[in-house]
Amino acid sequence: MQTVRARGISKYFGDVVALDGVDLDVAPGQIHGLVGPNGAGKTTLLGLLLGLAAADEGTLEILGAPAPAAPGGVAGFVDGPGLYPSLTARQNLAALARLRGRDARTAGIDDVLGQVGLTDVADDRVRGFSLGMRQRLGLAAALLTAPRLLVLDEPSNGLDPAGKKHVHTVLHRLADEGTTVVLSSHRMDDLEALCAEVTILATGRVVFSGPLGKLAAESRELEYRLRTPDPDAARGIAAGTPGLHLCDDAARHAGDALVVRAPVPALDDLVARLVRAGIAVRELAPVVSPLEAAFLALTEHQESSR
Ligand SMILES: Nc1ncnc2c1ncn2[C@@H]1O[C@H](COP(=O)(O)OP(=O)(O)OP(=O)(O)O)[C@@H](O)[C@H]1O
Repeated sequence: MQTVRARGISKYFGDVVALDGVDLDVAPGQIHGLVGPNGAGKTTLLGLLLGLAAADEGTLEILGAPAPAAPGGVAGFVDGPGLYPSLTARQNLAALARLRGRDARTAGIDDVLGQVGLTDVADDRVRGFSLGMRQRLGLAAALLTAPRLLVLDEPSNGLDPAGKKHVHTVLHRLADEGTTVVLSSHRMDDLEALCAEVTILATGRVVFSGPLGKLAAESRELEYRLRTPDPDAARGIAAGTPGLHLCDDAARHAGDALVVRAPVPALDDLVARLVRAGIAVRELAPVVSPLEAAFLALTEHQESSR
């Protein structure tokens, strides 16, 4: 049984088609990323998983039953966690526990505060919290219910590198223990660090869904930045290398760098030619990561056909 199984989900806001026939499968214990340009429908889809709204068309099953899921099965937040600014972190969690009919003294508040690294500020008012601290408190609030499906909208938003690492560790541990996580992110490095599979949305449609490795393989020709001590000679050699395109507009190279677009064999050929000519290669790296390139290629196509 999949934790999430969506088939042909559509959601409209007046004339706006926020989701357009979306299929989604998320296996138990998987961390699944939703990615896409602004307005792609990520938050809308997460809201459906959380039961904040219902789809206009299609079927959505969560934890094996038609959405909305039974209380307690799913937790998380979209558009930032809802918190009381005048209460402390601990009081916020206690209020939430009481709202859910639980005894605040036994609800595991200290434990979840520790998990997200907020123990030291547990008795500070949320009003003074940074965005990253609020995000972590939102995660703590979701963890209080020990959900089987955790839904998070941009959980890394506002987190410093240490905070991000902390949250990543928490999410990996939860997944190892069997919790399914569906999260949105704009950051490919986050998705690479966290997710086994991603779904890319563009203008409400799924343009890719599957393992990250498969996504990287979808990008064919990448642009690479080449740094050498002799850029003029390197440019001449690049211009004479078959299958390689020199992206030589002034805006794209600076100092000793030039940008080329090539399949990997042509790139190998270029390096061999440079070495034969006695030109050192200081750096040869994709201008954007293979994942980002695949993402851009997939979503730009969708945007331009809008
Ligand atoms: N409550 C609403 N009323 C009207 N339109 C809405 C509403 N919620 C979302 N939309 C529209 O639906 C589309 C999808 O929005 P959504 O917020 O789901 O995208 P997103 O991928 O989360 O974007 P972002 O990356 O900017 O957060 C957008 O065109 C948005 O303007």
